[in-house]
Amino acid sequence: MEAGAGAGEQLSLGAVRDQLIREEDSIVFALIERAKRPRNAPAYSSAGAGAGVGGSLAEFFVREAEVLHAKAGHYQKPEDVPFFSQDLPPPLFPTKGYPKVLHPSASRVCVNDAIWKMYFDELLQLFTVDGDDGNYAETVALDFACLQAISRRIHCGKYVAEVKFKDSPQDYTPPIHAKDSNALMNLLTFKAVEEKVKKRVEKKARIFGQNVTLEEDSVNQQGGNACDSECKVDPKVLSKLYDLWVMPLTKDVEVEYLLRRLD
Ligand SMILES: O=C(O)C(=O)C[C@]1(C(=O)O)C=C[C@@H](O)C=C1
Repeated sequence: MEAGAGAGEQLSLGAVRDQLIREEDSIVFALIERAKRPRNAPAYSSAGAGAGVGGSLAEFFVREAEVLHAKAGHYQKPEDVPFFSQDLPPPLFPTKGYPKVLHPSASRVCVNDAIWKMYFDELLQLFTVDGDDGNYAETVALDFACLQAISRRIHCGKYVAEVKFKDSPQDYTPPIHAKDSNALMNLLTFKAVEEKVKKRVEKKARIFGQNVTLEEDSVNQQGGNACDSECKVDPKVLSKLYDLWVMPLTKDVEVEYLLRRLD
């Protein structure tokens, strides 16, 4: 969480939501970047893996990239969660500590397996065109950026849950003691907020993904909407991503965090 949102003692729902809004930009841009390349299916198959490499190029790349990131000091914050956490090395450079505003069990909350499955089994097919241009290394680097951005946003749910608990401990304590996940899910759900989030990410995809030209009569740069078929990523894919996966998984993170909040 950035300074000002989660850094101070007064973590507020408004500040955490502002951070979630900022994370949307990272997700939209990461998808736009990945959409430059076609699907490139061989990057996801273990069939062509070199000697000593068990999985696909995508898995190899993420594992190796996370080792480098960990050495550089990444994964110290509760929202930065690696996909392959086993045996990650410690940072080789000094890292600046972050304010401990969450319950210590926050570090055990992780939904990256579900994010991994969703990304490769469902999402990729929705925003990349069928094809193979051979740029596999670049492709998996772009996948890694998408995965990181999505994971970070979803694990910010730990802060959302902490604020909600602090704001109304009297509402959250009974279902936490009763381990009632459904009651917690109902308490933390705001349908009206979810509708706005979906509309906003769709609009961001429409604005960030349009082609910018210098032609005077360009409708798009005068505030009009780019035609969705001309956008680099179909804006509807963004609202679907949030509706079906990002917000539900954020809420799963919130519930998992709350269930441990009084341990
Ligand atoms: O803003 C909140 O209150 C959240 O919990 C975050 C979020 C989301 O993922 O965007 C999730 C659940 C709510 O129903 C609304 C939005």
